[in-house]
Amino acid sequence: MYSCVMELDKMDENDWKYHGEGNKSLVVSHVQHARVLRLLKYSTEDDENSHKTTEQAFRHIQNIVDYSKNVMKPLLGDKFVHNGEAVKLPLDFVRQLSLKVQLERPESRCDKVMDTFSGCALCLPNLTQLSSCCCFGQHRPPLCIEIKPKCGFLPSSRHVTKEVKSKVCRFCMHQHFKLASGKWKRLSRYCPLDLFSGNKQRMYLAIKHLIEEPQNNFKIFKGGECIYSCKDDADMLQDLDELAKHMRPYFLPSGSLGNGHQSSKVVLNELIQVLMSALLSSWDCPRTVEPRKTQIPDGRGTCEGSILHRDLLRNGNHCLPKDCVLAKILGTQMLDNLDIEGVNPLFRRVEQHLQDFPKERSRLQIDGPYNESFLEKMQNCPAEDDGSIEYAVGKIHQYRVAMTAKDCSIMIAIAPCGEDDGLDQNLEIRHTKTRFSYSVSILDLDPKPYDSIPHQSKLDSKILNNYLRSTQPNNQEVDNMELTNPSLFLGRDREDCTLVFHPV
Ligand SMILES: O=P(O)(O)O[C@@H]1[C@@H](OP(=O)(O)O)[C@H](OP(=O)(O)O)[C@H](O)[C@H](OP(=O)(O)O)[C@H]1OP(=O)(O)O
Ligand SMILES: Nc1ncnc2c1ncn2[C@@H]1O[C@H](COP(=O)(O)OP(=O)(O)OP(=O)(O)O)[C@@H](O)[C@H]1O
Repeated sequence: MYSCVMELDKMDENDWKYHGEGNKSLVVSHVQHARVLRLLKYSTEDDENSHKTTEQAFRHIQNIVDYSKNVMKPLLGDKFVHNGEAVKLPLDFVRQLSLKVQLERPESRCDKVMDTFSGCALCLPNLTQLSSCCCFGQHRPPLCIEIKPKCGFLPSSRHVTKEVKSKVCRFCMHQHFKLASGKWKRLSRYCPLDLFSGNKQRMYLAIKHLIEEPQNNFKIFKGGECIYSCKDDADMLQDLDELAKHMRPYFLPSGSLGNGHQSSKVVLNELIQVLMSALLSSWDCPRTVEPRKTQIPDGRGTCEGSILHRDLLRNGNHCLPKDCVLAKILGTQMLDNLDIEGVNPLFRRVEQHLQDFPKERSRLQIDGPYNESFLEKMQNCPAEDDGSIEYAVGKIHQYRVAMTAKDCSIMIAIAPCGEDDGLDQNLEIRHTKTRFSYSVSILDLDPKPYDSIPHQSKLDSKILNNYLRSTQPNNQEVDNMELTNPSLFLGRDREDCTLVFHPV
């Protein structure tokens, strides 16, 4: 599908530019067409991957496509998921591309190198762009906001051994571990439970906290170029006035409030309101029908690590419109209902079984194929542990799918449009006087490897132990949070927010 658009035999590295990267892949975007190529990366010490043949690498990427298409799409919804296509590229092109992008790569990601041996890649639509039919008549480049929301609920599994895990969410605890290990220099005040709460005040503050300290959870693109993200130099605070300058023509086109700090607040407030509308919109429901709601069970939707005022947390109604992107992601994350502490013993059961019956690995689809039968195994897993291998494997499949949903990102592309643009009603946000067309997508839906479960278990203990140590009374780290993370555009600390909500 995409390959014909690209003419694979005429690939030229000058048609592509560096777009971004994560831990496992590097992405380049086409300078004219709304396409990206996602190339795999591997650690230079990782012998196994550097020696992958073209066929193995192609199979690996095809597995990602199959998993997105046959497993994640049915769970998250057709509208949000673009599975893309595995392609084989000329090796010369890939080598030239690798040299071209090297200078643009952030130092913190250079512990891995791009795969220049296999020539395989994943071709996807460029989700920072809106499809041309949605941009008709608008004169400004589209904006795209990327949010990596992480896990939005507290575990309630009876396997959880430490009480704190049912009070403080994994993201908030992990922040302390990341600070201690030097990954970040400041704690983020973002709490995923606030974003997923469906309560507009809590969601507003969650997004505000993402803007203040984006880490790897928040980016903004304008016309496909990343204009706002965490800098490699983590000492620097984000320049919110600079961000507001970019946003002003979209949200305050008349410029009535001038360019001061006050107007920056107004502009960023508008941006947050539009993002909330996109995150809460129910795509499958006709506008006239009151959408059904997704309710987070009591006690699983508020985190004691969140800095929000207790009253706000207590009174926040925990409801998400049923088919909105957040409800879809949260529902999939909640397939993990045993927690890693419940999954780890099942992993050992499966390992023992595979030692005794190695040929079972394929029947149980431990490493795929990710087809309908994989989805069925996951969905038809017995509700109670009957001691069977089917139960253990079904639970592990569910856990891995939930892990993917806990690590995915949401892309919200928006562009102002005129009254006469004749848009599909579902793709429109009316905010104050401006009308925006928008699209919402979910990316990074790769399968998480079966054999990463022991690692997950160790990491869970490390995060927990570090959190308990660092939050003991008189501990310096708690004080550091206050010093290193001033609130930048509302009040400080436990926030009492007075917001004006516009009807949307
Ligand atoms: O384990 P977590 O929660 O730290 O998530 C990892 C992410 O770290 P984060 O905490 O979001 O900064 C991590 O992101 P960064 O490299 O830190 O940007 C990856 O997304 C990693 O996934 P994978 O192993 O590359 O498939 C993620 O690992 P998985 O656990 O999802 O496999
Ligand atoms: N289809 C796309 N369109 C536009 N940008 C994209 C697309 N896919 C990825 N990107 C950009 O490239 C970045 C890296 O991609 P991705 O998150 O898939 O990498 P990863 O290595 O799998 O990440 P992780 O660290 O979470 O494992 C994303 O954060 C996003 O900004």
